[in-house]
Amino acid sequence: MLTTKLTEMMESCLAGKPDTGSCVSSQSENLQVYLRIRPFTAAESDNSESQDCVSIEGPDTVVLKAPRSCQSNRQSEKSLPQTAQRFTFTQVFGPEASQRTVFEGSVRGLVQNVLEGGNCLVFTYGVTNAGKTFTFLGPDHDSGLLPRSLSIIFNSIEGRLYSRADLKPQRCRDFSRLTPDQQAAESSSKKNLLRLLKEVRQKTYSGCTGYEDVMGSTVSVLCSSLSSDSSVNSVSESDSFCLDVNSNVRFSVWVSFCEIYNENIHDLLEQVTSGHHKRTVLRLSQDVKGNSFIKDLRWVQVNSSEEAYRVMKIGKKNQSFSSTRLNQLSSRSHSIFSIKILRVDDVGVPRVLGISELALCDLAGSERCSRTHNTGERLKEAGNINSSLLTLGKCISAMRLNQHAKIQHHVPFRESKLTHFLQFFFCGAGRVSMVVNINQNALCFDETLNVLKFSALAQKVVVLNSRPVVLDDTSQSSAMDLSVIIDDADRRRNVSGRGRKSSLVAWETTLEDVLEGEDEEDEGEEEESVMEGTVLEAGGEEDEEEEDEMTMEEDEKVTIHHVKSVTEEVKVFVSVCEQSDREAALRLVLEAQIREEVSAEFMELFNKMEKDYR
Ligand SMILES: Nc1ncnc2c1ncn2[C@@H]1O[C@H](COP(=O)(O)OP(=O)(O)OP(=O)(O)O)[C@@H](O)[C@H]1O
Repeated sequence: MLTTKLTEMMESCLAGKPDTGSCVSSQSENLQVYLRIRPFTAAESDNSESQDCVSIEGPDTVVLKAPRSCQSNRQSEKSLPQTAQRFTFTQVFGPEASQRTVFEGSVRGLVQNVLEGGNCLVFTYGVTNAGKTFTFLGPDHDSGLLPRSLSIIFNSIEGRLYSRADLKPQRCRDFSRLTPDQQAAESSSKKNLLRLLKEVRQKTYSGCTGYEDVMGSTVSVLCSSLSSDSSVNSVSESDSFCLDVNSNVRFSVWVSFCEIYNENIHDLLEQVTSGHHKRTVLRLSQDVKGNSFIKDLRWVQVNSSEEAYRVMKIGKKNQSFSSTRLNQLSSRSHSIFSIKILRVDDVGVPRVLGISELALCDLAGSERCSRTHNTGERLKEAGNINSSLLTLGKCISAMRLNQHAKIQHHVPFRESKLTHFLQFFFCGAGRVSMVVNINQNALCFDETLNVLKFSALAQKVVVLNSRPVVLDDTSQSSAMDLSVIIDDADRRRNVSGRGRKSSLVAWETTLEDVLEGEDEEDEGEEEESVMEGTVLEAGGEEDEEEEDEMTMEEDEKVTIHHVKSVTEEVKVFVSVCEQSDREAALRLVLEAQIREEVSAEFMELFNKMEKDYR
């Protein structure tokens, strides 16, 4: 049984093929793509040049018509006779659709999936000023997807909240048990964080000096949003899911909030002391199972939707916004709000049965510099935004190609922080949905056409929909017991002079921030929790015990074969890439070596554990 579990763990680790985006499996489903059309603003309605170029043809279809000015240009070019193009989506929400309708049609199902143990990613996509942040967050009086998700989560777990802070999520699908001292520290740091919102509101009342954009002009809209009672959002509905769980099961909810700004990841909940402007740059890491996570990102336990909403507001205050020609309050970064739910069996010593995650990303909008007239810092931001969105497009396109190609093409997930982060979800972490926002104004025709073309392609991408990790609560061999064995083995190897570095794949060694030598890994602390996490997931496969008929030898053959086939694939892949992308090929070879090293380590553990268990 143990052997099978470890084989599965190892195979799963190795199955994360290097950057080929091979995500198709029998448990796969198409990426869900929703379209939301933003209504004209009052100013746009007053503008005589505003003309509608999008019409809805059904619940899932829109037609984009080229405006007259564009048509004449195109006809003279004789290159694009098509003046109307049809696009199909999972669902289309017209300009009159309410926030509630959009939520119910798109994200509600995902929230249910997360409460049942699955992992989901939702991200917004569109050009600047198309309504992404409105959809994602919404104003206080008309909440968007994020506040609604929080509300329904807490409604659903009412009376089942695990409010003790002794179990904290760690890394990707891992957790740690906090000592009383750590719990006290956790609680006081949360108090300090929540106090920040009050301070900002006070500053806001006394002249709105709490937040200034990079250019120095006060962002008044944000101030006015913060000046309202930010602890309350407009979701007053009692919408909830009926959860089919054992009466002992409790839910512990943790949130984090970060942004990718100019290709750097920053924690939006980091408290930067006044006068000290440099924010910490965080890095993406990956554990032995191939799960990526943002190292040192702060996770805060929240006990109500109001509390979570306040944390979200604090993060929003720290996010990079600026006023541009097209949007008075334009997001200059991609923001990621994550909700982790620990399912805890609260009898005796509480046990974590499973960890699920809902990641909500509000992407910055692509923009044409000819329309925004951005210069200086804004132009640099736009360059980074456009380039990461372009990489997203390249990834989607390559993934789509790989679904039919015999030779897998390189998917450049690691060309940008955004796609690097999304890679985990695209390649098997769970369900993925994209909410595309467009502006129906004909002035945006070209940009809208690009967005729709991209969305049509994205919709054809198949993502692996992995099974939720359900840790069987009748498990006989506790995760902690196994963890101790593995940690011991690991420690012994360390003592014998062999480092543990190879168990943690530091993906960002291939990225530029590491080359700049910014922060060093704390490997000793990290390794232990990687191992805990690994075992925790293995514990969930108890029900497959009866199928375990393989001997250790057979298991080893399988894994060795797997290692070889991965290496073979990399070789083929390298030869394909050599002409076009030598740098990427070298990265892959390095990655394959790391994978082999990891598998050798696991093999050693196999042998050791088998002996221990005899
Ligand atoms: N469905 C809607 N109903 C009413 N107003 C909307 C809607 N969608 C967007 N708006 C308004 O349109 C403007 C632009 O929206 P928003 O800031 O959400 O765009 P964005 O796509 O996030 O832009 P950026 O990428 O520059 O951050 C805002 O004033 C917002 O209030």
